[in-house]
Amino acid sequence: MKLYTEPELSFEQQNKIGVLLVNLGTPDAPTAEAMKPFLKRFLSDARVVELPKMLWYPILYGVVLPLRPKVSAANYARVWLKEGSPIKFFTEKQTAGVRERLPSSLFIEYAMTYSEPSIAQAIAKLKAAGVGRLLVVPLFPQYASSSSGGALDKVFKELQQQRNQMSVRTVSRFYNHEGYINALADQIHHYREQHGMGDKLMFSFHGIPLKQHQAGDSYPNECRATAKLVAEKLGLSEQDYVVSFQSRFGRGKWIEPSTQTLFNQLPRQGVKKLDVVCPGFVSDCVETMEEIAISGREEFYAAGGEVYHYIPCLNANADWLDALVDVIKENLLGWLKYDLEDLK
Ligand SMILES: C=CC1=C(C)c2cc3[nH]c(cc4nc(cc5[nH]c(cc1n2)c(C)c5CCC(=O)O)C(CCC(=O)O)=C4C)c(C)c3C=C
Ligand SMILES: [Fe+2]
Ligand SMILES: [Fe+2]
Repeated sequence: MKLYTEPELSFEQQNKIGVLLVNLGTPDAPTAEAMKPFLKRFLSDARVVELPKMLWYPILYGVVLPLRPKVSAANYARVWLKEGSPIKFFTEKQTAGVRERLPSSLFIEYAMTYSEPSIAQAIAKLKAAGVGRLLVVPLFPQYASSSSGGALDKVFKELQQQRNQMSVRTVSRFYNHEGYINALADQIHHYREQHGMGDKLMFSFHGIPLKQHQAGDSYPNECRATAKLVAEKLGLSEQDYVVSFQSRFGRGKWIEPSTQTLFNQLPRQGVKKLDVVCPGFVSDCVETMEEIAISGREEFYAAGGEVYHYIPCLNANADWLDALVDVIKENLLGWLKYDLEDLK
């Protein structure tokens, strides 16, 4: 791997701090043509699909890439905003909110693991601004080797090529951070105050392949821990809520219970009114807006459900942005010239 040519690092630059927020990525348009390169990048990552390349590539190039872009594009088209992809729209708002809350001496950027602005582009921008210390915050509260791990790999790949390597800190997880839990609990509470309360609250998280969990990925435990903390904050008992996993991909087994299976089972078990929240996504995206808010509702009603409420993600919620800033400040301790109080 060739090292980058860079300007010499000044003493002042060694201490300049940058913060990089990272989310998964998204196509540039809700079309099959735009879906294809995004899916190709995403699904070629060995952290996402762990099958040997000899086995996986014929399936990826022979079946998935010829067929899936059209189906996925239709899902994206149902939720596309006039400003563009929802996940990008909300990540930009979050970046602006974090910038507003922190002194201008800190450089804040965002990047997407599998689309633009890429991690390489964002780090190049921070480097050009003279940043020598980098804090990376993947916007995945619960660590999964596929999501957070995939993002951090891309950061380290840049480091491998830097001549003057930045000092780097990473935030692997914040699933139990008090500010995040409180923001979620308040979001749910206010929604239910305005729209009424269902018989059950479903916490639906993105799933992962069962094999990844069996190989040591503790993601589902962190998801359940988040749900338990939020439920406690809301004063819910164990019967009042359920944790499930959505967005299954491929033929292998995924962690259970599946959100889609529960949409079918719950009405038969007497749950006619369901509230659904997706705390593993800090931004609404196709997986929440289409799969849960639209298709999920249809599935629940088809199975005999009567009232269905989708509670939006934290998006640009002010309490959540305060919490995110707390996560950042806590992880900058020791790097800051002044202590936390001076930054408020
Ligand atoms: C919240 C964390 C996420 C984990 C963990 C995750 C794992 C994972 N995902 C796939 C396959 C797909 N995911 C897709 C979209 C998508 N996934 C996440 C988050 C996690 N994925 C988000 C935020 C999004 C939405 C992006 C957007 O543009 O709105 C897609 C693409 C859409 C589709 O075709 O259905 C696929 C495919 C796997 C295989 C996996 C774990 C191994
Ligand atoms: Fe995904
Ligand atoms: Fe999906």
